[in-house]
Amino acid sequence: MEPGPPGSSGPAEPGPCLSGQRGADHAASASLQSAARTEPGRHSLAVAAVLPAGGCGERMGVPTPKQFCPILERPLISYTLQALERVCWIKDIVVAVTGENMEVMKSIIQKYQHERISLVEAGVTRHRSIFSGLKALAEDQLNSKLSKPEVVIIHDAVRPFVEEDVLLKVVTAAKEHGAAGAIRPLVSTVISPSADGCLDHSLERARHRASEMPQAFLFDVIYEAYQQCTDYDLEFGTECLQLALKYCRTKAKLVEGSPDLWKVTYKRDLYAAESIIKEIISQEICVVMDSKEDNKHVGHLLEEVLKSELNHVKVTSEALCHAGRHLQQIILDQCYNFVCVNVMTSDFQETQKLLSMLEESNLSILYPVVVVSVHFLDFKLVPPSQKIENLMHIKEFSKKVKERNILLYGLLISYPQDEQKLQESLRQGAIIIASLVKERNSGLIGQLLIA
Ligand SMILES: Nc1ccn([C@@H]2O[C@H](COP(=O)(O)OP(=O)(O)OP(=O)(O)O)[C@@H](O)[C@H]2O)c(=O)n1
Ligand SMILES: O=C(CO)[C@H](O)[C@H](O)COP(=O)(O)O
Repeated sequence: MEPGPPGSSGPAEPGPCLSGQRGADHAASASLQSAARTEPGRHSLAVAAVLPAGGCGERMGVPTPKQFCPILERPLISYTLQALERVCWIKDIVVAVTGENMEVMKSIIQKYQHERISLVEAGVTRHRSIFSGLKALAEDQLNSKLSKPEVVIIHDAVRPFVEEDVLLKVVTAAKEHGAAGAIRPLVSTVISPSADGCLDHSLERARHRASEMPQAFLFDVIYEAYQQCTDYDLEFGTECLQLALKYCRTKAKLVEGSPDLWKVTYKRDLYAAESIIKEIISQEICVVMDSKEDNKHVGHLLEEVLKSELNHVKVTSEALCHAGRHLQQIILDQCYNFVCVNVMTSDFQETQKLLSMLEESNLSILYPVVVVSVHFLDFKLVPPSQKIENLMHIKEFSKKVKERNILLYGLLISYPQDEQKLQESLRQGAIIIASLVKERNSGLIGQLLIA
């Protein structure tokens, strides 16, 4: 089999992958993509995915089903869809939702511009929801734009951090073995209680694994298994791999998954997911300045201090000139944090230019973009009170851009003549910027902070 074209293993649109490319198996990716290509005369491996999303999230203990709970104001399921649809070799994604939530789901698809999604009605149990998705993919469905895939991935809608490499591994293994699923080492030991509530026996932890998602199957295997299984299986079963074993004698290949594959189940899992997402989108900060010498000088000083204060963050700088071509590239490359440098001025001309560029791009559709409008003022020459009226305009700007998911904050940094004092205020400013970027607190937008 020929390898895929160079660079073809990069993420497809839209948006960055939350899970990134950590540890991606590029060789396998190239070979699967080659198999998945649909050039005439070439064998193509058709892969689809079914996402059960019809649960009510009882264990979460909130009225909204957990798949629709917001993380940074975007429903959890949208993150999972994004992780799957960026994998270009998955042709169709079938999502099972309850009739009650069908319209909500349609509006999520529209708002976040998800593609290749089909909706089916969920069942009263997870297995029934999955079966409903499989039926939609089976060939015998009338009026369906879907076609039967060779391999189908099954993935819970509430596991947003699924990486391309694990999808690839389960699909490749399913093609060979008929079924495959991701596993993780057990965190706790599994024990069996007896009827009187006492310990009957405990399992040897090292010999057992937790079954996670994604799983993948030859479509004919899993569809046959679901068609044959009993009402009891559909009502109480929790393991698709077991159905393939029981009804098709297909022994699933088990694939080691990453810790991020865990299922959002309890309220605390939403907080954990939010922290992971915030960390991923805070990896890069771009310092933007105009081409005036003074601005460039101060901008670069701030860039250096940010670099030394934030070891793990990539800090770059860019000018707002040349029709912003370089800056546009940075936006296209999905940098979600900008610091706009203004020296001895309280107007927002430069910041507004940057905001217009961001508004024109689609960058903030999926994640909130942070913009810190930094104003360097010599507080001895110009007391901040003199500039405050002008600076207060940030409130209106921030309100307006918040509608586009851009979080605008103001920061006054003291700009003394004394070099040592300047370094200290730059350091203070960098700490505030780091915290704004990390926290993405929408309650603080339009505020003027002072370093
Ligand atoms: N009738 C159901 C029940 C569950 N699911 C989906 O199966 C996945 C995993 O199930 P689980 O974590 O158990 O979700 P819930 O059933 O919603 O949660 P809980 O058990 O706490 O009620 C979720 O994406 C969930 O929406 C489904 O499609 N149809
Ligand atoms: O991990 C899984 C598969 O092996 C499933 O996500 C899990 O078993 C689903 O069960 P439930 O909906 O009861 O949590």
